[in-house]
Amino acid sequence: MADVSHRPEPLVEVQPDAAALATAVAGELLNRLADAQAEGRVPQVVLTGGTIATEVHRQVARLAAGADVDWTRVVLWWGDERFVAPDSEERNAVPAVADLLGPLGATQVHQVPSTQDVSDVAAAATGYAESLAAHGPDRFDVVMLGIGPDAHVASLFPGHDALATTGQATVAVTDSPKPPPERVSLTFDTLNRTRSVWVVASGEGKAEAVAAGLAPEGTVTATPARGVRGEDETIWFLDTAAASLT
Ligand SMILES: O=C1O[C@H](COP(=O)(O)O)[C@@H](O)[C@H](O)[C@H]1O
Repeated sequence: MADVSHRPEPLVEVQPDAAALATAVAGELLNRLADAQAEGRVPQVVLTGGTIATEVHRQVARLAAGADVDWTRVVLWWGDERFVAPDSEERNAVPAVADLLGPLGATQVHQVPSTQDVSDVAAAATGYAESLAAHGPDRFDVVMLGIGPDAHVASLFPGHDALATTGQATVAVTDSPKPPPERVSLTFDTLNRTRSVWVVASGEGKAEAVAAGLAPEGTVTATPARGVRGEDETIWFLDTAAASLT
């Protein structure tokens, strides 16, 4: 199980509402990408799915014109993906490509294999691990994560066997408690290979999960979000409603 307690404690930034939250996270991401490129690096970022992530992606696309980011020199990954058809609305990549990556002309986008590419979810997980081995970094610049009301991150759910997966980059999930049941997730080992972890949460429905994630005591088994921290920083970007129980 991931023990990241030795890494820097999470910082918390609270915005008044979901719109302000999405704009703040988008602006910060653009700054980080521009700074990394100015240092001569090709930043590698892990994107997430979910409601607030979709809004963040829209805001990145809106603000991108004013930012000095070359999107052909940004490498993008997903923290998790649902094993469904490539054009399914359930797929995390579908809105991200439509709202963000297509309009911006990102070319280095590594998607998890879909049901059209491989025969089963285990093969999708293996394929994504191979892509990471071939094109992934020693450590990511930013791993962005949504959080579920049960405090899951990526597709690592409370009490699930996948939490304990070590020694491999990805894990196939066949019985996700949240539909669809078949998913591919990065493991804690991979999610924690990063300078920065950003957990983004909006709304009252996330308040208990956020409080459990940030509480002084707790377990990764019950609260998977406790198992991810960046080497340099972990920031929980919240709106007032999500932060209401902290
Ligand atoms: O299933 C998933 O859920 C989380 C959170 O989604 P939300 O809609 O409640 O914000 C998401 O971060 C993850 O990538 C996704 O596969």
